[in-house]
Amino acid sequence: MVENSLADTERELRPRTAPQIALNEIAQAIGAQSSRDVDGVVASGICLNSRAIQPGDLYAALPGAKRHGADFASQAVAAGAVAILTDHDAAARLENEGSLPAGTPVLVAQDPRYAAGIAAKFLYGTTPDAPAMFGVTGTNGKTTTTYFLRSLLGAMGHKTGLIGTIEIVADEEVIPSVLTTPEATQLHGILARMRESGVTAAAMEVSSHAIEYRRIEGLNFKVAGFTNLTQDHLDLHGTMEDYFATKARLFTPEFASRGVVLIDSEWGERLAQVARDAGLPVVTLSTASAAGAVTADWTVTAVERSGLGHDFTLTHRDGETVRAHTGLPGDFNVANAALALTMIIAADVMPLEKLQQLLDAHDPLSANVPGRMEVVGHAPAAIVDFAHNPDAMVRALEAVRPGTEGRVIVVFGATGERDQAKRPIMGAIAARGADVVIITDDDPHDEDEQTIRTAVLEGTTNEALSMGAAAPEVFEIFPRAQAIKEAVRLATPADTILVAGRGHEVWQEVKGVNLPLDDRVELREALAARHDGGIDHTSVGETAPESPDNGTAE
Ligand SMILES: CC(=O)N[C@H]1[C@@H](OP(=O)(O)OP(=O)(O)OC[C@H]2O[C@@H](n3ccc(=O)[nH]c3=O)[C@H](O)[C@@H]2O)O[C@H](CO)[C@@H](O)[C@@H]1O[C@H](C)C(=O)N[C@@H](C)C(=O)N[C@H](CCC(=O)O)C(=O)O
Ligand SMILES: Nc1ncnc2c1ncn2[C@@H]1O[C@H](COP(=O)(O)OP(=O)(O)OP(=O)(O)O)[C@@H](O)[C@H]1O
Repeated sequence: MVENSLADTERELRPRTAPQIALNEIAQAIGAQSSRDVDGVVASGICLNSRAIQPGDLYAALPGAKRHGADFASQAVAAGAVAILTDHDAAARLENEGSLPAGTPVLVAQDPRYAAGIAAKFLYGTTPDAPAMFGVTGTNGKTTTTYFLRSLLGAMGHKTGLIGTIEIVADEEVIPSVLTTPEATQLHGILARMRESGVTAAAMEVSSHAIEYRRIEGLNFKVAGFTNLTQDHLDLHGTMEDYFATKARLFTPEFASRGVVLIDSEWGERLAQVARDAGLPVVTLSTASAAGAVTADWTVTAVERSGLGHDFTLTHRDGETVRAHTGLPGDFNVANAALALTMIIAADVMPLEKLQQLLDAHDPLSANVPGRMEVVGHAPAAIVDFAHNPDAMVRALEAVRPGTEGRVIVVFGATGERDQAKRPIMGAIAARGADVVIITDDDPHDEDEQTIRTAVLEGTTNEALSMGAAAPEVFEIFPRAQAIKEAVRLATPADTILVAGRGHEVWQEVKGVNLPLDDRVELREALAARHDGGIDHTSVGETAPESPDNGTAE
């Protein structure tokens, strides 16, 4: 079952017409040595997972954190791989073990992870401008900014592509997404598929995992954009310095032709400098809220609330201006919209006057972004957002406060296994930003749910203790669907419910099992039940959650 689905997924990330490339040409392109004569051997794809191999593939057997891909080389060959690409040690081991069918060619590269990306580039024929690539990195805002970019590119007349957390889109075709940034071998395949569909420009999220695991090898972005850097993924990077250094690798001429850096934070200022030092042309951007001593190339000015979103002006240091609007709630969406717009301006493909006409005519920066400040209901206002790290949590809570006459009720949890340090921090942020805090489960993965909730709860209760009368009410309620129901039950029409952390996600992973769970569906159903009259309007404080499973802590 799993084998099938992985192979099926892999097929969707390839061109419909497979290339036929001589293995010795690939070996030459990556500077690999071959264990035997490969004349006449042809590869039609490349894959780094034995379980996703398509017949005719070159299997890239990579050293991993848990296993070495060479352990699965014979499975890959059994599935149809025509050759193996790996490192010296693994190649020697395979030779000694004699586990491969006689005659299977093994290409040997010093760094097979790097070589796999370059081989994929060669095999699928990736070139820098077909499609023109706009890459976005940063802790938060990547998905939103890429949706804005795609919308802008579409308004400009491009056939567009999108690669990111929610989905991969090649013109009209939508392919489900597994990773935020797919593997290098898949990325080059996706770009080939986009070319088949006539896609001329694409927006792509670049996660820090992708940079660390060399998934962007062989790509060159027309423009790379940076949103921000705040605490997340320290399980992978160890320190913020390392996290920063990883992000900075995207902003070098190897991977980009130009960078647009939001310099609202010190990390942004540093990145602009580091990128320039690396020889990359950099355009800087700052939002009005953080206007300080630094003068950016473009500054966001005249920000005004407009419906749920904002109107704003982008002003160049030379005085040129562009007026824009985003319909998405939250100051941070002004930053995301301004970044997308500045990336288009930096690409230097359209006069500002023409761009202004497109902005006025199409409102491209109001594109719907699934699970990002997605408004699911009114009175009480009910919003689902993907905020799942400290900074995003602060921003999401700040975004809902101004429009809320009553109380802000937040429902959230923390993911299992990943960055554990952020749990109490997010708990404390919720205490400061909400009037009612409901702590529940996110994706526990293999970890004990209670342990995760306790860590979050500790942050909330400790913070609440120091807040005196301003302390929020705090509940621990699970499972998540029940927590959402309780939030709706507790809310008055003047309140806002923010369900944070899972956004567009439709599965909750509990100990290897994917349980169907969509916050938007749960919230809509709970609101519908309430509007049907099935709701108890008992005021907060007079009631405790009903489920016998649920604890309450204040
Ligand atoms: C932590 C992380 O990113 N790990 C990546 C890393 O895995 P690893 O080094 O542990 O690999 P391993 O399990 O030891 O296996 C070694 C090799 O054997 C291969 N293998 C393994 C088993 C098998 O049966 N057959 C087989 O061929 C694997 O494909 C791999 O190439 O290298 C693998 C490919 O070589 C990646 O697939 C894997 O990403 C996994 C799938 C993953 O879940 N990554 C997530 C955390 C991720 O990348 N997330 C970011 C977004 C993060 C965010 O913003 O929240 C993303 O871009 O999606
Ligand atoms: N520019 C921003 N600054 C801070 N927080 C933001 C910003 N943009 C969005 N957010 C918050 O972060 C959440 C995730 O936004 P988005 O999906 O656009 O970012 P992302 O970088 O793609 O996140 P991830 O990599 O975790 O998928 C949003 O739901 C919102 O709460």
